[in-house]
Amino acid sequence: EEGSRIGYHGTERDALLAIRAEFNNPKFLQKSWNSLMCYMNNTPNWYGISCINGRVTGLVLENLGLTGKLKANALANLTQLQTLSFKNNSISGNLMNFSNNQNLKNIDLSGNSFDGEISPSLLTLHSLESLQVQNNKLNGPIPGFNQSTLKVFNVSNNNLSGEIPSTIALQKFGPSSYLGNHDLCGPPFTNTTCTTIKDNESSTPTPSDSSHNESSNSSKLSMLTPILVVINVVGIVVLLYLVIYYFRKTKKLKKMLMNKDTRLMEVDKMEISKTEITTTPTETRSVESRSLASEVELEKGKLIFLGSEINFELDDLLRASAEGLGKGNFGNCYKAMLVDGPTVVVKRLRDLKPLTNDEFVRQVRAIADIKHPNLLPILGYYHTRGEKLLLLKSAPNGSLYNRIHGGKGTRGRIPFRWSSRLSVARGIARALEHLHLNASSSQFVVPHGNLKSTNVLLDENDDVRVADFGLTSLVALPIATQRMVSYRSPEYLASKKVSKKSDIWSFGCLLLELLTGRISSHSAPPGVTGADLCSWVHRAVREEWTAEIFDTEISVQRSANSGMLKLLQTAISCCDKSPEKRPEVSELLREVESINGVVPESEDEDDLSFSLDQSMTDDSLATATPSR
Ligand SMILES: Nc1ncnc2c1ncn2[C@@H]1O[C@H](COP(=O)(O)OP(=O)(O)OP(=O)(O)O)[C@@H](O)[C@H]1O
Repeated sequence: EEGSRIGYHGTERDALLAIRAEFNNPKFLQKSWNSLMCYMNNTPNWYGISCINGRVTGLVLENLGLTGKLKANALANLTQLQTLSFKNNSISGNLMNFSNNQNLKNIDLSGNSFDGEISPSLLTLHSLESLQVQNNKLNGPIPGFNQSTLKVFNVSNNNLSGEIPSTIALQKFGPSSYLGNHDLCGPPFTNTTCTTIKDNESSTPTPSDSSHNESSNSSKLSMLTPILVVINVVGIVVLLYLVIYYFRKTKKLKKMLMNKDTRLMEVDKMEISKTEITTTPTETRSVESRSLASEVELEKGKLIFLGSEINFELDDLLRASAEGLGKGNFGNCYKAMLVDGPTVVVKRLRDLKPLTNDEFVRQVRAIADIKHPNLLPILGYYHTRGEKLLLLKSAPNGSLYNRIHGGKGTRGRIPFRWSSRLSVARGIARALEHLHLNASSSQFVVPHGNLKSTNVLLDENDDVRVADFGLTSLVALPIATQRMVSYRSPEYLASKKVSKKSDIWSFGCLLLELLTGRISSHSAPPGVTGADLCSWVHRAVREEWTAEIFDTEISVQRSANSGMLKLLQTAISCCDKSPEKRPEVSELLREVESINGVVPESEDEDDLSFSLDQSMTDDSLATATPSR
């Protein structure tokens, strides 16, 4: 009641403010958590908060660098909470008490410094679907979770100990949910048992602990011999099962990928190496060690998901209906629509560096760790020796290339107006800024190297999602130099060097494509001629035919012409032949953000959508000469 009247629930507001007060550095929240909390019942006004009917149902504060400890009863008054995430901060102290949060479905506290035990109050949450507490400092045993609702469970990389409870709910999860806890034992780690721990009630020996005195060791060894024999036999049976299972899966996947889009497949015949099916004993031996290598080995042939939002099995993917999206330079993309499930994009990679599976996984994870609202998330991956797939979020509104050029000259085309183009330019600049500044510590992702309109995707809200970042670290260099945009930059042609400034150059070309509506040679599909827009625009400006430069869909919006000219200047400065003269990304972003995107509605209504004056294959542009 209180909620519907004033737009929020007073006790809940106080609870959130109390949580904020526990953080040492809530500067960001101080700005955002002000005034009405759940305005008009539903609209969340506060960062990270979602509301239904004035009640808080979501509290999601991720990647904010928050530090501090939360009180055990911090969540006690948020009784309608369904989703809680403090992922990737530096919050410490014990976990909170969850017994009042009976509506909680998703909990993600991963990537913090929580210590102490996994709170038994979590056992009382009957709707719990996802619990992620990996990468913390939790200790003690894993409580006996047995909620049948549980679909995602990850406690890896903590200091947990003891036997993994043999509840039905927990046995569903594979080793990757538990890895990186040195004192955990029992299934699903087939090669470790809890025998040593049970035998040795006193201290806390590890399954592989070898620091006992020798006499007791030898007597135990004789006791253990029959057990070891049994384990060996079980191991061989499991191995055989895995080989058969693996063989079936690989064949199925091959069948699906060969059948779904025959047109694409004819061009790109896959060779799943038969050798990989006969897994050698040396490969399986590494299962014992808990290193990344063993984790990677266990992941082989399985779909591995990197976040909590989406999770399904290889079988589900194989059953999904698939549609070819196009043949890229580094593999083909398919849209897979899962039965009663999400739609994802599968990218089959080819022409990769000769990476071991280990290296591949390490690099993919590093790439996937780079997150930003304007970058396309990597949902997961799949690898065998012969096949490497990336699972990507699907961008329902397609690529920027299609938005600019698709349906040109037809009645069905929806004009792509100035304000939308400008917000796309902003989105790309923000993504680039994140890659260049925030992700620059990761050698795997910087520079982007392949910025072009087919790699700029639009999500369901038409927000920009830049894709393909980090591919540079996976693709073989000779292939990259032939096919990636950065390697066409003036500096690469002159001195065989690319840098972040090469991305700025690519961004300049991309802005020109956006402003002129002309096809750039960087993104022209086979059979379509594109232009070297940077060279073309220099000439166009020199010869003062500025008015002809802009796409007619925007040039008719006269009140915005000055903004267009400003963006054109920015684009030209990015295109400068010498990298040092090009702006840095932050300056670029400032410029793009300062341009006005507002246009009176009457101008948007002008019916100028049916213009045939720019054909899809303008040959005159290909030779970098103006078409007049
Ligand atoms: N997640 C996605 N959602 C929607 N469309 C996508 C997605 N990923 C790729 N596409 C589209 O699929 C097509 C093929 O993409 P792909 O990345 O393989 O090739 P490309 O972008 O043309 O070239 P390159 O391999 O050099 O990046 C492109 O038209 C791209 O816009």
